[in-house]
Amino acid sequence: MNSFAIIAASGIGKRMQLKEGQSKQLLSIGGYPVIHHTIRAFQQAKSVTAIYIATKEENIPTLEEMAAKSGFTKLKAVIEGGKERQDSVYNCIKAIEGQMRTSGTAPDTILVHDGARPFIQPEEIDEIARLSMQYGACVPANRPKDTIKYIGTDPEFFGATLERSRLLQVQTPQGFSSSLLVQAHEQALLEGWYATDDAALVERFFPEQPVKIFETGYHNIKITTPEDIPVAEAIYSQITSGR
Ligand SMILES: Nc1ccn([C@@H]2O[C@H](COP(=O)(O)OP(=O)(O)OP(=O)(O)O)[C@@H](O)[C@H]2O)c(=O)n1
Ligand SMILES: C[C@](O)(CO)[C@H](O)COP(=O)(O)O
Repeated sequence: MNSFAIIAASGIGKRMQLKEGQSKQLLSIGGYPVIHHTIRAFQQAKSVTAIYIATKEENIPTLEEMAAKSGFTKLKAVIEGGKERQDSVYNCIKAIEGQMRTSGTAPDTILVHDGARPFIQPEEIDEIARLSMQYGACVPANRPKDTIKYIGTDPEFFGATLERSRLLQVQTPQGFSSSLLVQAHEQALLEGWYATDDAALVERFFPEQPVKIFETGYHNIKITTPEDIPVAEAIYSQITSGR
């Protein structure tokens, strides 16, 4: 299998309440930067042949040095990200298209991942790549533990309660056949339409396309708020104790 990975790592980490000059991707978990864990998982995934990362301009040299030092040989380019996550992913898509034109070949699938999800495992990446090749699209998810309600028309009060047994919390990496992902992003750009994940673009512009569910455990967290750091340390200890 030949999958390319896009890692979106160009956010500002607003909800992490960072100090001036700090970057969420470079915070340390288990002695390594968050993004180091993330890249390592894709480096080790057998299905992945190339990795493209979008990050802030000032972090490009740091990530290039990290890749050289750590033997992340699959890293093909570190690109400047965009205003929104979707823009950062699109910048990587453009780089992949350039590579496709030069080489005359296309990857079977493209996997889009958040740099801030460091605990995805190489075998999970391979399984998502396999399922996205089989079905055209595959998204990892897990079951919410809390009951989820809409906010009401008066935003100070609740609206309806959603049926929890039909809900899933979606994560990344989200895998798509290359042409599907490229077309969905091109269409979104044309319409100026933004969503919080890539699968939502596919759902909107290719509603007939099934998106396969890949149920994961609860380790694939997105490091988002300060409370996630001690949780991430605990998950890291648990994962490494089993190695
Ligand atoms: N313009 C952006 C915004 C986000 N991301 C990336 O998308 C992933 C998911 O975003 P999130 O966890 O929300 O990160 P931030 O956008 O940095 O966080 P916040 O919303 O709190 O600012 C992260 O790996 C983030 O770096 C990106 O590449 N480009
Ligand atoms: C893509 C994502 O991680 C799926 O859960 C999520 O939507 C990213 O949202 P964010 O607001 O950019 O963190």
